[in-house]
Amino acid sequence: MDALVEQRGPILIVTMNRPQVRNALSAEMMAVMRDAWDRIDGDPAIRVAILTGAGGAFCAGADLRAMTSAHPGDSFDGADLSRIDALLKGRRLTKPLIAAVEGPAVAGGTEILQATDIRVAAQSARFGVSEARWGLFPLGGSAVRLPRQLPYTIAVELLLTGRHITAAEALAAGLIGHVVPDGTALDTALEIAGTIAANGPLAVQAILRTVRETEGLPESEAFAIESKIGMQVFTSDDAREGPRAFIEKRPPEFHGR
Ligand SMILES: C[C@H](/C=C/C(=O)SCCNC(=O)CCNC(=O)[C@H](O)C(C)(C)COP(=O)(O)OP(=O)(O)OC[C@H]1O[C@@H](n2cnc3c(N)ncnc32)[C@H](O)[C@@H]1OP(=O)(O)O)[C@H]1CC[C@H]2[C@@H]3CCC4=CC(=O)CC[C@]4(C)[C@H]3CC[C@]12C
Repeated sequence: MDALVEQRGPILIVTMNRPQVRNALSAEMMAVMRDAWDRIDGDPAIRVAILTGAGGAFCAGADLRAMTSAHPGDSFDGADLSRIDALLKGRRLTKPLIAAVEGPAVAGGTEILQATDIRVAAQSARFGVSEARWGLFPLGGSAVRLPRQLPYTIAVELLLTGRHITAAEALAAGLIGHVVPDGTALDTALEIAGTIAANGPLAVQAILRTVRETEGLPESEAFAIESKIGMQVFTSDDAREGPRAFIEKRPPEFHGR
């Protein structure tokens, strides 16, 4: 399979699996990813997701070899590419998504990275939005999202030059949050996922929903949304279980209600 899906308790791991081409995207891979996103959003037992790649790579973007025989541009007639589920463009998960990056995460690889919430990269990882190098356009959303996630001049330089940057440069720019020794990105992502999965699922999902739904809004509009979402969490059984567990000096048992 061009992508693998593995559940470890409350954590779902999605692995892009075409290592022979640095996990360049295929139609099959994107279909498995799209189904995995639906599974994550639909299953209350899944509290956190991780996206990673096989064979010491994250993702090399669109398959340039496939593009030479079947160019996406030939099938754009009437297509609406404002939403591409597989790349989480125009769609965000309701649960936290952690990226565990080893090796290259370039072009479509850096594009889908921008749809993740927490990002762990091995020290040899590389990033970049290479599409312009090949006369293509970063249709995975980077021309919109990257300037919202990075300082303007850094985002635009990466978009226009297509140059690759190291994990250290990506950390300094704020594209990723962690740089770890090669081969340990998934282990670190699993540790972070375990911490989040032990927290109140309603609180975690409400915080994520608030961050997404209030982005770019004036404070007064944003707080109107935030307060409604937040108050729902406070009326839950979990919101009573947490303080009780603290006083009784035991780990909380959250049931998402
Ligand atoms: C717009 C969206 C994204 C577009 C793109 O991503 S364009 C692709 C840009 N990719 C690159 O520039 C990376 C190229 N690769 C490299 O730079 C290097 O390989 C590396 C840095 C990744 C690794 O270097 P390395 O030295 O370790 O390894 P190498 O020796 O170079 O490579 C090893 C081996 O792998 C092969 N390889 C590497 N990368 C690729 C690649 N990208 N493609 C193919 N093969 C690759 C290399 O040749 C070597 O092989 P070997 O045989 O050993 O020589 C688009 C993303 C998805 C699109 C949507 C898809 C679905 C749709 C379908 C439609 O019909 C409508 C449109 C659409 C929605 C479509 C829209 C556009 C996208 C969103």
